Amino acid sequence: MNGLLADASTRLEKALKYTSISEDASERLKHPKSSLSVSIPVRMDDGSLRIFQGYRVRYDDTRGPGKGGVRYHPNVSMDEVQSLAFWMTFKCALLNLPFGGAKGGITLNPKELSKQELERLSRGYIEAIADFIGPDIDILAPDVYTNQMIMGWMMDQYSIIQRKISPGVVTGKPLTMGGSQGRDTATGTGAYYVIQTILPKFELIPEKTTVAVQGFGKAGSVVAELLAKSGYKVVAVSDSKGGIYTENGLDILSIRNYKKEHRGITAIYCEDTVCDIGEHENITNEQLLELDVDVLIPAALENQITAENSNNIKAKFIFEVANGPITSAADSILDKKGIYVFPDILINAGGVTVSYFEWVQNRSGLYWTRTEVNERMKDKMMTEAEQVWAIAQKDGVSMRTAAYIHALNRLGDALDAKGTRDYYVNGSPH
Ligand SMILES: NC(=O)C1=CN([C@@H]2O[C@H](COP(=O)(O)OP(=O)(O)OC[C@H]3O[C@@H](n4cnc5c(N)ncnc54)[C@H](OP(=O)(O)O)[C@@H]3O)[C@@H](O)[C@H]2O)C=CC1
Ligand SMILES: O=C(O)CCC(=O)C(=O)O
Repeated sequence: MNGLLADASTRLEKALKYTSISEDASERLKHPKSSLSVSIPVRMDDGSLRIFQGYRVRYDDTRGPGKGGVRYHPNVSMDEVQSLAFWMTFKCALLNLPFGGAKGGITLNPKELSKQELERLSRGYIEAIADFIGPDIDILAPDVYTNQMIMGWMMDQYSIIQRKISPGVVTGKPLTMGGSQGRDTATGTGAYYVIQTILPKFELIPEKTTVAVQGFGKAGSVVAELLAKSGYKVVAVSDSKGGIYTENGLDILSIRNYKKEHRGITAIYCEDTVCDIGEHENITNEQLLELDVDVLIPAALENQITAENSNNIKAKFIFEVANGPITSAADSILDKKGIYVFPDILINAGGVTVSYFEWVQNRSGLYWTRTEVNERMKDKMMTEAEQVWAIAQKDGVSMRTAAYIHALNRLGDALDAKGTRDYYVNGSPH
């Protein structure tokens, strides 16, 4: 095995040494359960037919139906989707959600498609994977470059195929289609709750703490805004086109509003003189990662901090809001430099936690307020963060290894409780 999944699996190997889970269970966790690859024909607005490549992977469903987002991005590949499904498996176990791990994706740049083309593509994706998903089988959600609108189309298409309204097959839907209050901001808010639990342990005072955030989407923009509101000095943010920096701290709310209107943040200082963001300079994404800040928050894509640039990282704390932003080789270098890394499967788990709440609300038909949702999510995130912290202290391991140990113990128990299912291996069920 090589590639992203192989790299992700090295974390599993490391943590396995600290658990007593059976060999059978650990072997099962090293392989994705099922991986589907589909071709999606889409009629484009100019009349031509284009075939897109899509994927859905259910990595493990021992603890419940598969759960995980769908990504639309040019770099989507089977290896990436399998890795993302692997992380979902450990994330759901870590948060003690009754779900396994899954993920999906389509290889494309969605910014190049019209709204109508995107809708045909999203509905076509569901046509192609309909037999593979379901409210009790595998439940979808948003990820990079997908949103509420796309989740709504997907839920509607699945309902058409099933000939019954099936809100529980997708989370992150519009509120009018059974979405949950708070799902739109859940990932950034959950990360904020954990950061607020961790940083006081190091006696960091918000007003004296500088923060840089890479990625200014559904997750990054929310955590940046919440930290800024609490007094942290968010000195740099970026999107796919580059970043902006000021040592005095940015006005995150204005930047969010600006991005909504202009779809980018880097034009602020070069083209728009009306916008009152204050003085700041242009930086690249590479420069942002290497800024001399207290806290670095990668909130875009995987493989951003690697063996090549990790020696240049100056932040003291890294909170992984993105999935897989640090390679395993970089982990060791950062560790030697004394940089504390707080792992993706804990930090960004607010999203799937509120997705679980959405699924519960869809099944019960009783809907909660935003405050109820956020309070329940906060409680879950803080409880598990404290447990991971305690394991890290007890076993003298990194927070990443501690998070995997915690998740592995739950996964191992569930796998062992199901038994060996030897009849598969021996051929005939009796
Ligand atoms: N949404 C969710 O609920 C969850 C998301 N995550 C993870 O968080 C990360 C971000 O997801 P999300 O916020 O939903 O995605 P979005 O699509 O909402 O936002 C992605 C952001 O990343 C920026 N970006 C894209 N490519 C690059 C790049 N090469 N360098 C720097 N910035 C880049 C985009 O820029 P631009 O705006 O210019 O395109 C955009 O600001 C992903 O790793 C995702 O898997 C994890 C858990 C849940
Ligand atoms: O909300 C969900 O179900 C999954 C979100 C997701 O894809 C992730 O946590 O990476």
